[in-house]
Amino acid sequence: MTATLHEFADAAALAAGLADEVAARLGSAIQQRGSASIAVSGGSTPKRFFETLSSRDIDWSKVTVTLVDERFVPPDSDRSNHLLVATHLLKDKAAQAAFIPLYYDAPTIEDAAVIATEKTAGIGNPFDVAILGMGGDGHTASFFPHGNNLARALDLSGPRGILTMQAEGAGEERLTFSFASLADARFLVVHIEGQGKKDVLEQAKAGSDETDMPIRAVLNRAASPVEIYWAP
Ligand SMILES: O=C(O)[C@H](O)[C@@H](O)[C@H](O)[C@H](O)COP(=O)(O)O
Repeated sequence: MTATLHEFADAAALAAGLADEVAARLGSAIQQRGSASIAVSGGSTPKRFFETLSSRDIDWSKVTVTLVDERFVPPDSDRSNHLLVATHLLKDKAAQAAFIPLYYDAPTIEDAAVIATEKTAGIGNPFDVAILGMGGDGHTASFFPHGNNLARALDLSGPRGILTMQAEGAGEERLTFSFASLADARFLVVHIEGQGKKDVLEQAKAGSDETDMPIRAVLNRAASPVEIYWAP
């Protein structure tokens, strides 16, 4: 698929540029279909974008927010993506949005994945917006290099929904939407900052082994055009 690079002068311009486009996409989804859905990533990069987006003037009461992936930790953990989104996005005007978590206090992470799949089944068919991050190891969502469930997670013929993932680079166990759930988002974004991440992306483009660099699945096989939002 095609990947388009949108380059910004600095982190503030990147956050504003991406927030403008995402707000426009959500607004037009509401206009056309009466509601909008967005799946966002955790990590350090999205904070400024979340803060900027939270004050954008759209009908947030018609927007459902969920996570591309989550750590198997409760929402009061400082490792929780739910906490990150609650703190930086679900406030100001965006406090009106609905939020569907991926973490559930279930006996096993597999049980939590089943619950998360049920809870999110009504949205994201396809998502109006999916914002992916990328790690320095070429992971995206919780598609980690050599992850125990990577082949299933990247199988585009597999079902929509949430899978579990364990990997050396992941820290705690993870819950992640499958690639099939994200690859056809109407607006599919890879949101990255810094020359180091741009170099990782170039490295990913130069090869084809998805087990080593799962971001390659997004670059090469996503059904939707991939929009790369980047600033140095
Ligand atoms: O951390 C998470 O929740 C996501 O699983 C992960 O895919 C993230 O988007 C990248 O690791 C980038 O993280 P940084 O923005 O911190 O570099």
